[in-house]
Amino acid sequence: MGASTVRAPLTRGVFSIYCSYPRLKSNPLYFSVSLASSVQQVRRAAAASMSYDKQLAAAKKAAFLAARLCQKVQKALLQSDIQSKSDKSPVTVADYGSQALVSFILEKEFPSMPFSLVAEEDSEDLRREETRGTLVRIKELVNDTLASNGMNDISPLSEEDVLDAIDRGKSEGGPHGQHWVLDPIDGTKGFMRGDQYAIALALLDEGKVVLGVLACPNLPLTSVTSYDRHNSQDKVGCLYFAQLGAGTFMQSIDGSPPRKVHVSATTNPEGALFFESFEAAHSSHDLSSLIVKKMGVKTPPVRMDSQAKYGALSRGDGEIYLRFPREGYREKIWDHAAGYMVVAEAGGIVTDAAGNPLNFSRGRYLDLDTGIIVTNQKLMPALSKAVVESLKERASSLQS
Ligand SMILES: Nc1ncnc2c1ncn2[C@@H]1O[C@H](COP(=O)(O)O)[C@@H](OP(=O)(O)O)[C@H]1O
Ligand SMILES: [Mg+2]
Ligand SMILES: [Mg+2]
Ligand SMILES: [Mg+2]
Repeated sequence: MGASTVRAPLTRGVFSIYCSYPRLKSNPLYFSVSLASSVQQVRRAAAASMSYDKQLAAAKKAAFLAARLCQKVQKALLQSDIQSKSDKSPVTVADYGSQALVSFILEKEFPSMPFSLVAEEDSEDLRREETRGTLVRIKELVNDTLASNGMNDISPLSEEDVLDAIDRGKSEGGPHGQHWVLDPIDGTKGFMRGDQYAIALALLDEGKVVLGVLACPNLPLTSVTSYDRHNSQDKVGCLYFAQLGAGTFMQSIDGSPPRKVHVSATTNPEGALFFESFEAAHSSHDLSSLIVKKMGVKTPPVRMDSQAKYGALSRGDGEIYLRFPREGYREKIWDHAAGYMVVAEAGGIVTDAAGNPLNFSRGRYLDLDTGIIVTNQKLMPALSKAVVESLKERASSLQS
């Protein structure tokens, strides 16, 4: 059986950001503070009872603007727009532009609050004389995006402003205080191919993810399984958002009213559909195949770039997402924080391969056991068992 891959045409359209989703009320939390309670416990409980409506509205605005910038670049991606980072991974003017824009907007929205951003890119390569042209292009992209989306009152950013905004993303995060977590383009390789990518933005409060926004400009609005790229009625461009205790919502990037989404309720693995990375170098396709075979999954994998996989799973397009990088690979928090929140608030479970919850409070890395597995409550026991057995089998075959 061959894997199916999700390719997507580019999207167009006028958008006005739709922030008036049904008011999300956090569960009132009653806690008694005994003298023995640690400060940390109290802070954590307070975080769970807080509303992050203002932060969510700002995050949606920032992710929307970044999505517009990325769409513009993807439509006319030039070879000169692509650079290679020191770890040989690709980065484009859109990755930098998106990070500058989100960082700039978030800091501007909360002028009186301490600003901390943990983000993927930094400006080191852009500060060299050879990349001056690239920096100018990024600055123009950022300023054009602001101006063409009703933000003409903002004075245009200079090159230094752009570099500074990018470098605001150098925070180490950690277990205390609030930190934004940003992947300005997750799935850069997909972005360059014209396939799936996501702008992924989350907020950590006392080490816990409390909100997540995922803009997926090429993700079909209906379902990845029913999408027909030749049918002009089938539109793409999804914006997911989730707040702790308030569920996950999805709207079109072009501004349709949000609807609440929920993970699939499927209990039978035979009919389950599973997602994995398009890039075999990012996740072992052989290991996923072994795992799902043990569970009795009959359908071929859907291979897709980026955290769009979390988005698709959160609305029930498929039931399982497996990620098994090569040994020694360290997962970064921005590759999962927003996606995790979107799935968790839609009723799904995200753990490492040993069944531990993901810990976003340790800094820029996740440092987890072996891999990441995602599914619904009902399928998790069977999936965990299949993962444990498959990892054992793989270890013994490597020894022999
Ligand atoms: N060898 C590797 N193993 C696992 N993940 C990797 C990897 N090399 C890069 N990645 C990460 O995989 C992400 C894309 O995930 P996916 O395969 O789901 O599309 C990349 O995000 P960026 O595109 O933001 O750099 C990058 O952080
Ligand atoms: Mg990258
Ligand atoms: Mg990424
Ligand atoms: Mg990225």
